[in-house]
Amino acid sequence: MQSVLKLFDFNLFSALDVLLVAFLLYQLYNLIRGTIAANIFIGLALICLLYFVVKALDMKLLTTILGNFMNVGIIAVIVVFQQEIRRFLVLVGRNASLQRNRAWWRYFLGKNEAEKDNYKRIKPIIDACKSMKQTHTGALIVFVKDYDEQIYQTSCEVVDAKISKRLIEAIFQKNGPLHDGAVIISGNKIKSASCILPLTDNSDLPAQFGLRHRAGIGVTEANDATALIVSEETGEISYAKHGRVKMNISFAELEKLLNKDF
Ligand SMILES: Nc1ncnc2c1ncn2[C@@H]1O[C@H](COP(=O)(O)OP(=O)(O)OP(=O)(O)O)[C@@H](O)[C@H]1O
Repeated sequence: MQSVLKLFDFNLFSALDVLLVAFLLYQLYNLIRGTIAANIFIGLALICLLYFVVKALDMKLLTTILGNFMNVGIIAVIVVFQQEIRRFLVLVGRNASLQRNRAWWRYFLGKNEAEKDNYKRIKPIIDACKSMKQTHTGALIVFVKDYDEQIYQTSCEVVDAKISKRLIEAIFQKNGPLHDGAVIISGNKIKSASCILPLTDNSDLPAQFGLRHRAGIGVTEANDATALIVSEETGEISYAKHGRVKMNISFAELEKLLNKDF
């Protein structure tokens, strides 16, 4: 009974504490929404909630069982969510870095200057997509802010070249030796080509999505990356981020998305 009363021993800092925890949980949920990890997260959250309820109600047996589970739970959480934790830490680190934070550049340079600068990088990619859409050339382009050689170089051909429309078209040309797999772009460079990416195991995707789309979605689930997919079958352009995909997007929309994410 005493612990029930303690629950109501509430002050301003307790409210702030609850609000901050809710905010953190919301951010975490946003990071993993639409991925398999979301279901695990909901399951763990329910077990935590149950633990606090049975503890407050002084139900000893259940408290002990769930308490033991919670003691090893933190290790389980680190193992299960290692990709998400990694992504979260990269996100925090990147946002703390003034040099890489475009919002700061926009503040100092003015929004228009920064956007004009970014448009120079994006234009060749959009132009290449326009022509690949017309010729029904399948393509998968992944954008990463922090290129992690350990992840991408093992299965890829290193390119390390300036972004250009003709180079992108040449890579994805059907008979070319590098057309299979994904191109990785980071900063101002095409870093690598012909990369084998992890496939998503999301079972709610449209039936027409084959390996190219599944690889494009998969890479955004496991890494801080976005992916652009040109369908060989239909010429349609899709865009994946955080494991979710927008289908059949227009070039104006693609420009907006790349401007925001790349
Ligand atoms: N794990 C992978 N990582 C990167 N690319 C892959 C991977 N698996 C397959 N691909 C690419 O996808 C191509 C096969 O695409 P598939 O036809 O299965 O995809 P799709 O999603 O139906 O796309 P499309 O509409 O272009 O046919 C392969 O030729 C290869 O280039």
